[in-house]
Amino acid sequence: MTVNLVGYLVPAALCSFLLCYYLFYSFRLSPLAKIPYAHWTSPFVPCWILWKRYRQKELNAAYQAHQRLGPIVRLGPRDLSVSSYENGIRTIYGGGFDKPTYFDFFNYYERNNSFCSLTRKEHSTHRRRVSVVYSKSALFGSAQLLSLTQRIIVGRLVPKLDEQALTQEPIEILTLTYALCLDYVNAFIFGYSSGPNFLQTESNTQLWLEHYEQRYCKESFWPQELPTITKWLAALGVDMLPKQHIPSKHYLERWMMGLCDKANEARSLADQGLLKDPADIPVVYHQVQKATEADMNGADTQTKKLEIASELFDHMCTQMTLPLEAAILVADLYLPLAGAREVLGLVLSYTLYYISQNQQSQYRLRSELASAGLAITITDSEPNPALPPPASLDSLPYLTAVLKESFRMRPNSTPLPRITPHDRAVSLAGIDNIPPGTRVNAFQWFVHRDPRLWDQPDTWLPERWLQGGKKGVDDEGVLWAFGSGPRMCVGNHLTQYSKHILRLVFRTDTLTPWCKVMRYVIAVIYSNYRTVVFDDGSFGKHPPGSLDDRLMVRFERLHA
Ligand code: HEM
Repeated sequence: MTVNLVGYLVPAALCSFLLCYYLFYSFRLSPLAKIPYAHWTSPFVPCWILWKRYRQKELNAAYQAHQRLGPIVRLGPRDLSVSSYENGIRTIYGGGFDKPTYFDFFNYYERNNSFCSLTRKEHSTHRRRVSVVYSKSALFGSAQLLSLTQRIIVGRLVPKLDEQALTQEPIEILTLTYALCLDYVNAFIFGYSSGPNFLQTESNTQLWLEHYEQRYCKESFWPQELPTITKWLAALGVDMLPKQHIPSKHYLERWMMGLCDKANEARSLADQGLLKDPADIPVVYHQVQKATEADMNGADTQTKKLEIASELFDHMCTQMTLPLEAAILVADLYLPLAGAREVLGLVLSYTLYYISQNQQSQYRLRSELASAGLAITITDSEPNPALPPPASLDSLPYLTAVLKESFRMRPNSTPLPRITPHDRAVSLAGIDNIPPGTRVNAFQWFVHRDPRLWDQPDTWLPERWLQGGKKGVDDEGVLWAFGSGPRMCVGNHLTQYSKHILRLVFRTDTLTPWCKVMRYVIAVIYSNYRTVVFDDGSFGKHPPGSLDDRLMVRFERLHA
């Protein structure tokens, strides 16, 4: 009997002691103990934040916690959220902290790429392979880029808008801009003729988007947040991802491999001097192929092929795959987001929508273009006018203000978690000694919608940029749309990790082809159309960018 009692009591006492010690450690002794916690359970179990993430409410939860508790909060035992830029975000992202396994989900063909490589060393290998094609001089001097911009915007987009204008029916512009941006980005990567043509084949766009939705489904929470448990469950025959996930993943991977094969043929033709149209040169494909061949000298052809395709999938898709818990504050409602969508198309769509809501803004854009001699008027007698050179549109202050304001409002906000360095403690948002291996995250929303920095933060007001942009709390710019540091969106200069990175982020709109395409799209549309929002009652009811989100706009032709 005594033996039995001891047999129970000793382990029970030991467990209680360990539990008490763990609680005491978590609340009092841990170097993270001084950080305010978002929920009373946060210091010792991650359940609260995992539940929020599972329900895609992390942004809401973290935002509210920051409102109550300040610029740094503890979401889980070793999981922090940071909202201040200067001594928080800049240190984390500018310092190139490594990524957690959360990003493994973004490998393709079981090969890593720039976005999903976790360590700084591996990332720089991938990134070196591509950065040269996205440099300022490469983009500005690119005959291929100008030619394909002309062909896609004037050759594909305008006829579609004209068709719509004739019927006077409104058009759903999210699907339109997804198609446009998929065509554009892929034409730059693979060459115009090797790229897709979603703009002229609407049913393909829908099918593609549905596969995309399945690939990046909300159940990706499991492999991203709980990879080990997910693997164990899979070993026991329980798959946490929906049935359609794998077929959709394969569909997209086959589709991407098809583009690579076509670009490879185009590259051979280019090598033989047989490719006449500069728009057909597969600029990015060619560079990545060359660099991968050089880096992976000893590897077999198939491995290299998959490595190249994974990197390019990443370019095509990182603009898409950032798992957007995007722009969720709609009329003070907090909505979950059902899936991950394409960020360039999303920003462009909402930009057009904002402009369409504001006739004064259209008038201003039109007069600015006309008085600078940059109106791109398309008429029956001049159906294919030459586009002005890329730099000319950058000089238009109101167009620039419209873009900045739209980037401020969207694409908030994707989780971009990082891990503090394994070899040292760091200081963040005024808290010293944050231990190695701590997960840290910031949302763009925190800096783009901070009411201390912006008047009417939830209102689209391009004019604010003509008056200096911010409230004047400090002289720091606060746009962080493309991230910062070595993992900043690939089109931005690696050298721009300076103290004033935020301001520089927005000088990058002159550098990236996607800001460029936005300028051209806006210039072409507002030189030729008046746009009016068509209210079908659905606006603001669905998470921005979800398959249910609909932005209806009517296009009216200004000239015959
Ligand atoms: C509105 C347009 C876009 C926005 C706002 C945007 C924003 C971002 C952000 C916030 C990141 C993550 C930075 C980080 O992890 O800290 C990123 C990474 C990336 N973006 Fe973009 N992006 C846009 C368009 C594109 C497009 C069109 C491409 C296609 C070439 C692209 C390619 C990439 C790549 C490859 C990365 C990963 C870079 C790396 O980890 O080294 N993005 N982008």
